[in-house]
Amino acid sequence: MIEVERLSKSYGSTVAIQDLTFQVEPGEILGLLGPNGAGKTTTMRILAGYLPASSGTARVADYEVHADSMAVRQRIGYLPETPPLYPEMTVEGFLFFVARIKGVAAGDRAARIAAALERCNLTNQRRVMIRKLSKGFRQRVGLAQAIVHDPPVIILDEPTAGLDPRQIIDVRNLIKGLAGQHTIILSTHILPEVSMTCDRVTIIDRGEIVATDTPQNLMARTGHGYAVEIGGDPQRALEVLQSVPGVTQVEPRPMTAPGRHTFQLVTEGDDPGSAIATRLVQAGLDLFELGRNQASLEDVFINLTVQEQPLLPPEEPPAADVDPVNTAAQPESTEIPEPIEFPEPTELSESTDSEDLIAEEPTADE
Ligand SMILES: Nc1ncnc2c1ncn2[C@@H]1O[C@H](COP(=O)(O)OP(=O)(O)OP(=O)(O)O)[C@@H](O)[C@H]1O
Repeated sequence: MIEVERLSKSYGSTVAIQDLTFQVEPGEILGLLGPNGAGKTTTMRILAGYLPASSGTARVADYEVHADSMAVRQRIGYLPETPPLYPEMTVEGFLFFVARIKGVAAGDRAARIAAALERCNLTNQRRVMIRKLSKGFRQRVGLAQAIVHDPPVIILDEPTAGLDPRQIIDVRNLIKGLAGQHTIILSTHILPEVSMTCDRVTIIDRGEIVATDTPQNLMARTGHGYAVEIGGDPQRALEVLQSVPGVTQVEPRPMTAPGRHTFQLVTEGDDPGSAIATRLVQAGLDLFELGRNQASLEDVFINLTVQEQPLLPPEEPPAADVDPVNTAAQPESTEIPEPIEFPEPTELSESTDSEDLIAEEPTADE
């Protein structure tokens, strides 16, 4: 459903992504995981058709994102990190507006909006003005606008950023509920996010892919082992453990209780857990505990990504035309203008009190 091949993008002399190649299968949720500045947003904006790549290709639903950008935009729902919302509209009014500009047929709009409201648990808030909603609810409105035209592909940039733990759970559940009927790619730098939400993870660091796999396989790949507690002769236990194929290291640990000896084992290849238990028992040793120590996704991430840059500024200042932090001063000459979908998106503000300014009420117009 999404095919990315040797995709690269540079901003002036800053290489944001380099030679990215990955695929997302229909109905799958792929997590793009990476530290700040890894190139996640750049990748997503290219996929969403809002930014041209410097080289390489990206196809969404069989359309090339740059050459067929209108066809691609009709087939994707894009939630940028800051959703473009109109605070003075009601939730429902805003969704009618979005449905209309996304080309949902007039006769289908009411049903599509009702479905999006339902899906995002917003039905009770449909007549509330967006500016009165909490951040979590606004994020749901952002998701609702991304799915209102029922796109096969959904692209979500840091969908849980800035939410409180309760809201994070709600949004995660919502995303999981969308999988299957939609193909989803989401970016995050939050590790639990990918293990809880995604089928597969692509880890990007400094613009390059360092690993792609299921969260489980990634954890298994980064080395694993066992902790074992044994009663009996510790020297004999050590010899038996060292003889098990796949056990590469055995480290005695302090005794946990009189007569009980613990060992930490490092293993490789096929899981030797069952062989460890069998050999110990066959040797007449008492096996009190055998537990797997698996690397956490955090270990994987730290192993795979390059360590943070030193906090001191570089001796050479960056070239005048490229600011390494995203600022308006940065060169954007090759960037496609922001979509016409949301003319003059307004930052959400809590201060306005013009409650009567409901920009659009849902109508069965056109
Ligand atoms: N418009 C721009 N002009 C110049 N450099 C940019 C621009 N946008 C991004 N960059 C640079 O490209 C690199 C990748 O940035 P990008 O925003 O894609 O990363 P990210 O993984 O989304 O980071 P974050 O998690 O902080 O949002 C960074 O070095 C960033 O400073």
